[in-house]
Order: sequence, then C-alpha cells, then structure tokens
Amino acid sequence: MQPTRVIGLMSGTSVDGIDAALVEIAGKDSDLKVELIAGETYPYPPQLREQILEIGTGAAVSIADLAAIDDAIAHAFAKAAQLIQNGHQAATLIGSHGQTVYHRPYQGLGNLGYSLQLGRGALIAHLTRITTISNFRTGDIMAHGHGAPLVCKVDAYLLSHTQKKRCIQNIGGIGNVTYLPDQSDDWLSQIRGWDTGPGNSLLDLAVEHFTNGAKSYDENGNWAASGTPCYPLVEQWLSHEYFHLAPPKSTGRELFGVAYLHQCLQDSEVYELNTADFLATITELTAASIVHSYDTFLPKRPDQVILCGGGSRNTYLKDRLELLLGKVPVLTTDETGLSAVFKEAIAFAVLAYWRNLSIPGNLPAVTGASQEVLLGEIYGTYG
Ligand SMILES: Nc1ncnc2c1ncn2[C@@H]1O[C@H](COP(=O)(O)OP(=O)(O)OP(=O)(O)O)[C@@H](O)[C@H]1O
Ligand SMILES: CC(=O)N[C@H]1[C@@H]2OC[C@@H](O2)[C@@H](O)[C@@H]1O[C@H](C)C(=O)O
Repeated sequence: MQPTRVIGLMSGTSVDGIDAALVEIAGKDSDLKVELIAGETYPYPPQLREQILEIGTGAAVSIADLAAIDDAIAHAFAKAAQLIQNGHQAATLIGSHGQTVYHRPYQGLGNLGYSLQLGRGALIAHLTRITTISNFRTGDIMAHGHGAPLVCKVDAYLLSHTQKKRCIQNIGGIGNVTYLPDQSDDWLSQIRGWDTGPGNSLLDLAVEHFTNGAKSYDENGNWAASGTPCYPLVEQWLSHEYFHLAPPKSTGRELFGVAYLHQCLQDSEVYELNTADFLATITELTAASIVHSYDTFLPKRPDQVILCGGGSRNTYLKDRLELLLGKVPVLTTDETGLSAVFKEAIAFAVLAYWRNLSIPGNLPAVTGASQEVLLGEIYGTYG
C-alpha cells in the first residue's frame, strides 16, 4: 500500500504558534510507520495571539467576534498547511487539532466535558482544497471521556519498547504523560495517561510578568537556573487537589493560568524570594508534580522517561527532573528518532489518518471513555 501524505496542525496551550508537520504514514497499528518530511512552527499574528489569550482567560466576547477569531485561526492554520508543502509533493489529508480556548473536564453523568477548539476544519478544507479532519475531542467526550490526552495511542505505536517501561512526558503549556508498559502480553490494556499539571504555562506567564511582556519564556531555563527553589512553597503548592486526583484526569489554563500564578506570587511574599528564586520554584513545581504523579499513580517508576514538547528544550527543567527521578534516565523523543517539537502535530496527522480508515483513536483506559470511538469530524471540499 502506498503511504499517505498527511499534514498535522497543532497549536497548544502555550499559544506560541502553529506547529505544522508534513508526514508520510503507512501501516495501521504495530506496523505503523511515520516519516517526517517537513516540520515548521508558524507564529500567530501578534494581535490574534493576544485575542486568543484574552478569551482563554474568560474575557467577554460577542458571538460575531468569536466567529471572526475562529475564522482568523482557520486562515492561519490553512496558511501553515500551504507553506509546509512548499517544495514538496502535496498532501491529501489534513489533521487539524485547532486552538483550545476552553476545556472543562468530564464531571460525572449528566455533565459531559466541554472542550472548545477554534479554527474550523470546514474553512481549512475550503481554503486548502484538502480534506480536513478537526474537532478530535468531541467523540471521546460524547463517550463520557475527558477528550484528553489523545496522543497516547499514537505514542503506543511509535514509542513503545519491547523490554522497557516508558513514560512519554510532554511538556507544553500543560504537561501530559503516556505510560507505556513493555510490549508483553496485554500491554495495550495497561497503557495509562493523564495531564500531569502545569508544563511551561506558569513559567511563561511569570517571565512575561517580570519582563513586562518583553520575554515570553525562560530560554533553556537559564534565569531559573540562577536561582534556588523554595521547597516549602513547592510542598504547599503540591497540596493542590488536582495533583491528588486519580486519573482519568485532564486540565488546562483554566486551572494553571493567570489566576493561579497570582496566587503563587502572593504565596511567595512571606519568603521574600527574588525573581530568579521564584522562577526556580515554579520550575521545581513542574518537575515535582510530574514525578509525584508517577509515584502516586503508576505501579512503579518507569525504566525511562522520554520528553517532548517545548519544555524538553528547558535544560534546567530537564536537570531537575533527572535529579528527582534518581536512577531513571531522562531522554527526549529526538533520541528515539521522533521529533520532540513536532510530535503533537505528527500525532494529529496520525489521528486523522486513522479516522479516515475508520480506526478508533482514543484509549478508554486513558480518557475514561466508555468505549473506543472514531475521533474527528471530516470536512471535504466542494467545487
Ligand atoms: N529553548 C527553550 N528553553 C526553554 N523553554 C522552551 C524552549 N523552547 C520552547 N520552550 C517552551 O516550550 C513552550 C512551547 O511548547 P509547546 O509548543 O510544546 O507547547 P504547546 O504545544 O503550546 O502546549 P500543550 O502541549 O500544552 O498543548 C514555550 O512556551 C516555552 O515555554
Ligand atoms: C484540551 C487540550 O487542548 N488539551 C491539551 C493540553 O496540552 C497538553 C495537555 O493539555 C493534553 O492533554 C492536550 O493535548 C494533547 C495533544 C493530547 O490531547 O494528547
């Protein structure tokens, strides 16, 4: 069978830009093969980014303005799809995650979750003339799932190991893990995954706060590395109920966003921390919450932790994780041959490919859904 050329498009909770991955996909499950032909991040126009962040923090918006923002995001995604194909053979399918602006996890029967991704697939298909699959989270939510994390089944087929138990840890705005047992009998049913809590979201907001918006992240963690974490504060913050909630669980900037950062700043006042110490303490919270969740919710620590997402570039954060994990080696997916920065975009290309072949994309043991379901709505093109 000829491989299928697919574009995966993703903008995550950091709202730093649109990750586009042009890939060739073949196979279905254990024979799944993905080759990255091109990967690029296209920054949002600054005004659009501001609007997205604003509505994400609960600012009032008229329906007309919401429609305009939805379309502006779809235009930016379509442009990314067109640019990534330059100089390459064209794709026949797009998997577009869209831009999450609101996520309310499942809260029990009668209260399905609600997860809103903007950048409608219908417009992306119209603008690119390529069949586009979007709205990936709704199917799982309909089946009483959280609709997140969704990358776990893709991780299973691209990153599991015959003998090693692995944690694939994404550190985006929010952190999420896929626990992959070694490929013994029944390994698929033992896969777990959940959102670990803040990834870079609080750190990015803190850097923006301290630089009056001049900087949006702590490059390589250099600023935090020049400070010292305040451990009593980390302990205090780790008592947040989210960290103690058993999976399935998911979260977003609604919980670990601006309001939470202000709480952290207030909590830190009694310790009279300087800026670097505060950043070191926030970084420590990210690292400690990840390790705390493994120790609380996994049968035992994995043999390897494999990082992906922009946070895998934060060397100080990686060092802290290594220290807290003791003997467990910490790698990045780049070292296994899968791009750490484009892994999520690649995952949505695979999820679209599966949807097109009518293969379910969710793992009920991860999202809490009552069954496997097809993920994504298909938007074709009209003449
Ligand atoms: N060199 C670097 N040093 C430190 N941090 C970095 C570096 N490069 C990227 N980052 C961090 O990674 C973030 C972007 O990560 P990523 O694109 O994986 O997030 P996302 O996909 O938006 O989020 P999510 O996975 O929650 O949806 C940036 O906001 C920044 O905090
Ligand atoms: C609602 C939403 O967009 N959630 C994202 C977010 O970013 C990281 C974490 O929270 C994760 O659960 C999810 O994205 C990844 C791609 C997922 O669904 O697997």
